Amino acid sequence: MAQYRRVSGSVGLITLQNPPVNALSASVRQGIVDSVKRALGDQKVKSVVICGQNGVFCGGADIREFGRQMSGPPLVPMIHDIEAANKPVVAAIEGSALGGGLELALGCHYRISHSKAVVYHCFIMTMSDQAKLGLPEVTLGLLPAAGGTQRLPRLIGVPAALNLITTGRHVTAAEALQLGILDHVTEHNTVDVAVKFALSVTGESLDGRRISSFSCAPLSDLDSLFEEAMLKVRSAARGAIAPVACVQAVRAAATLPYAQGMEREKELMATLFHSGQARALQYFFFAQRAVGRWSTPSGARWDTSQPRPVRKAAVIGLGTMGRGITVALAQAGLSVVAVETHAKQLMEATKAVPSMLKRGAVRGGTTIEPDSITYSQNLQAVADVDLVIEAVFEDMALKEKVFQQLSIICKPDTLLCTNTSSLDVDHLASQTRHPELVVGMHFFAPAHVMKLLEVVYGRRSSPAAVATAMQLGKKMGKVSVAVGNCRGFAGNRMLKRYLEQAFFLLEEGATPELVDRALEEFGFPMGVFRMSDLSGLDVGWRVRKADGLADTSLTGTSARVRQGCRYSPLGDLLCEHGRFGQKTGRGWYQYDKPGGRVAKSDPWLHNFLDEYRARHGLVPRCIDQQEVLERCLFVLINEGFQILEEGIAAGPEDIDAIYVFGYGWPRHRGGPMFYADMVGLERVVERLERYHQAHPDVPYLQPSGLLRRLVANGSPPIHKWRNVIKNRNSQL
Ligand SMILES: CC/C=C\CC(=O)SCCNC(=O)CCNC(=O)[C@H](O)C(C)(C)COP(=O)(O)OP(=O)(O)OC[C@H]1O[C@@H](n2cnc3c(N)ncnc32)[C@H](O)[C@@H]1OP(=O)(O)O
Repeated sequence: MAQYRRVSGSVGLITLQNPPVNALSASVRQGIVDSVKRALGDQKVKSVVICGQNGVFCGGADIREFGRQMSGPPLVPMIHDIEAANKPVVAAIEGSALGGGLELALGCHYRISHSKAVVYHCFIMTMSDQAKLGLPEVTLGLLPAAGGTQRLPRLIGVPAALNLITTGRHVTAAEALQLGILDHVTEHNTVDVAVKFALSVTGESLDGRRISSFSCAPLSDLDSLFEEAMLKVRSAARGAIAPVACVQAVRAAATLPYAQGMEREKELMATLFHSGQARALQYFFFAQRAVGRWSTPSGARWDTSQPRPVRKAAVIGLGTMGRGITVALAQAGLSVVAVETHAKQLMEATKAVPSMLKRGAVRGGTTIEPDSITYSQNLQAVADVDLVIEAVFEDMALKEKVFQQLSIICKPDTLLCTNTSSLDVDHLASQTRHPELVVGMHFFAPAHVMKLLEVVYGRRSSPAAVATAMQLGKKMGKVSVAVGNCRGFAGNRMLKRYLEQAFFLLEEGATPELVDRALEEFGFPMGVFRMSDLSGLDVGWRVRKADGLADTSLTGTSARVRQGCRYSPLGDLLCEHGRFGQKTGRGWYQYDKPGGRVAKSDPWLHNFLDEYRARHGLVPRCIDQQEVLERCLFVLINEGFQILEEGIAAGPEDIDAIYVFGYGWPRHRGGPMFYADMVGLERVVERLERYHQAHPDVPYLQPSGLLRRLVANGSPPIHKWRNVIKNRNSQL
């Protein structure tokens, strides 16, 4: 709803009231319509201010209303009536003005916002306490269809509007002022300043204040500007349709009168509004927030577990991961002790880390003080830290030793975290005096850039330990997802199945190019083979060797079988040929030099595959893209259901967040579990069963028990899966 009152004698003050972000729900829209009517009809009122309760102007349309039958007054005529008012209307923007919230402000005649000067946060200078403005609809699979695509280009010009609308990025009040979105910023109380301002413009002509009457600033080569914009969004969008529609809508603003532009905006929105992509992106908006409300099977929860304060942290091992983690901790404002026992590696890190910090500061528009990091070759340097993240080589014996030493050196209440990507967190905990203070913090490379953090709780991890790791992740700007301890945790465990299928497809007749094309057209930034070349084939090989799997001396049928299941030694054989991927200039593809980035098809690899198939009596067959997608994705999804069944992840949102933020799953497809829901669970079961019949030596193709139960329960929508997971006999 909206509250209306008269202040300072002649200003009608309308306050949006819908906590926490004053989203424009039906009752808020009705409240605005009624309040505007009242203000315009009251002769004592000479001007109007619109603001939001609790320091937030408006977070936009109420996203929860999108999937439902819309009721209440629509936004477009509501904003039109505000713009057409004959009394000045001022938007007082505190907190956020996003989506429909900014569109509402663009309908007002003036916009004033809050911006506080520079703040020093530990050693990083930030502009804080500023309002954030933006049109993020594209991130929800939509476009700003309450006049945003038509008013913003008229106000700030086509190039700047295209940038904001196609990326959905939020800008600070300072940038918004520079762009011309705001008329004024203040360090004082925004509403008070807006009321004073409203009094000062009482009676002034509003002719030059209605944005819909503006023309877009003329540009010399409009066609090439839009062609370029279209090329850019198409290459970045990886199949997402909303960015393309956004460009088309802004083009309408640049080429058509306002009323026709609004018609075009409406038409384009109609194509997006009920699309699967919009559903996926809106689901994902809430999924990201759901992962913050974590819980563990032992009953620890986000709202009852108290995190410990962490001011000083240590990183052990300054290889690629350790350096990235050091940077991420320093960027979060922590004091960091970075330990590396190898002198050469330490020396390299003391040069690399400051330059990574510097690059990050340039990107983020902040300044840095690298003195917050101290380097040491001696583990004793961690004696007084609150938390340690071990990032040494992925070798259990080495990690055991490090944990034993840490347990002796550190304060008794220091949290000990491991950055292992798959090893047993419980086993590491058992090496310490306080196993309840041990958790996994699984970062993804590059650790200072990638958004995902898997927080792995062990059998004995205390609620406070999990809460502390989750909160630290958040402080580092990560999406922290709590998962249970098992081989590979959630992400890598699912990935293993996906990789296996990709190898099997090569054995059966596919090429890396075919598999990668199918996955890239689906929306992954890189197919599985291009990705393996980038991350290095030797990483998995080392793990397989440690597990006793990578034995290429085996011949006959046993060469392709391990522990009674089908196994492909292709990756192992490539490594034996010294083909580790980009780093060696050869992998599944060839590169112009070691470290080269451009993957080229490699005739050697195709010959190698032919010979391999001939040696094993495999007759290559024609494999299409659909089979590639079904085999690779459905087996990964099936493992996801198994993970849910075992309680390793608490809900499908956790798995989806892991895959979107850590593994490049296209966000406009919502994540693997949402994708399964979209495809239809029955179909997933049917295809898995069919592939399992064809490949009975691949047990993971058998639909998981939970997947079958969901189908038996009538394939409920994804938001009801937790009920079935909780209750094994659920009929919902
Ligand atoms: C005709 C179509 C016209 C217009 C289309 C639109 O306007 S689409 C909506 C565009 N707006 C957005 O995309 C903004 C979405 N919200 C945010 O980015 C952030 O929530 C915000 C406003 C920056 C605040 O961030 P903060 O970190 O402070 O809070 P949090 O994100 O955790 O949100 C708090 C709870 O509010 C819920 N919520 C936020 N925005 C909306 C919204 N627009 N509609 C409905 N609900 C919203 C959010 O889910 C959180 O709920 P919770 O139950 O606590 O998880």
